[in-house]
Amino acid sequence: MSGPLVVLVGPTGVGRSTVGRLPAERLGVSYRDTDDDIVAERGRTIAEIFADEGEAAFRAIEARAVARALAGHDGVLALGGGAVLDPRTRALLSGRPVVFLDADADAGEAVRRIGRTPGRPLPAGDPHRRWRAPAGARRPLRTEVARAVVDTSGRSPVGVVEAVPAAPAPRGVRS
Ligand SMILES: Nc1ncnc2c1ncn2[C@@H]1O[C@H](COP(=O)(O)OP(=O)(O)OP(=O)(O)O)[C@@H](O)[C@H]1O
Ligand SMILES: O=C(O)C1=C[C@@H](O)[C@@H](O)[C@H](O)C1
Ligand SMILES: [Mg+2]
Repeated sequence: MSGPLVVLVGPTGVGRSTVGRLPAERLGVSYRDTDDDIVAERGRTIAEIFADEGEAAFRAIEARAVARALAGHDGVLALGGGAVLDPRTRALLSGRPVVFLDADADAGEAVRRIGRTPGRPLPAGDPHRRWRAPAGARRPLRTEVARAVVDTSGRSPVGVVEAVPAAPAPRGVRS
């Protein structure tokens, strides 16, 4: 199957953009992020789309953006944090080299990371409600689509890249 060399999924703030750009540079392929595609396509920020059209509309836009990127990109692809919520997206990810970047369950590290980069529509406010709950609820969906799971806690971005298997292992194998 042609398509992205690696597809990164994970909760917001886990480091998909930071981590994804490193192998893209090293392998000389391009990095693509469906959140960026959506912003470019709509000419508005994700926060504006959420505020003006609502989450359901955003998810429909996102599902189309993911399908286009899977069909048209052969480098490193990062998906938005909620992309796995869509069952059509999960079906499209079947057979793809999906890597789930996970973070500590107590949300501490990822929430600290998010705090360093403001401007995200999710999560804002209480870290438990806005990060930990969706991260926990979405974990089974991410595990379902992933061929490899890498725990980013306590790892530098380079350390995370090094923990990603060269050819992502069969489903369920953890680093
Ligand atoms: N392994 C890491 N260790 C420490 N800090 C990290 C790590 N990975 C990323 N960061 C930092 O955490 C913040 C969030 O990273 P990044 O923007 O890559 O996350 P993301 O998953 O792409 O989030 P978003 O939901 O906004 O797309 C950034 O400030 C980044 O520099
Ligand atoms: O976790 C989420 O639901 C989101 C994560 C981001 O990547 C964006 O796609 C958007 O802010 C929604
Ligand atoms: Mg990102």
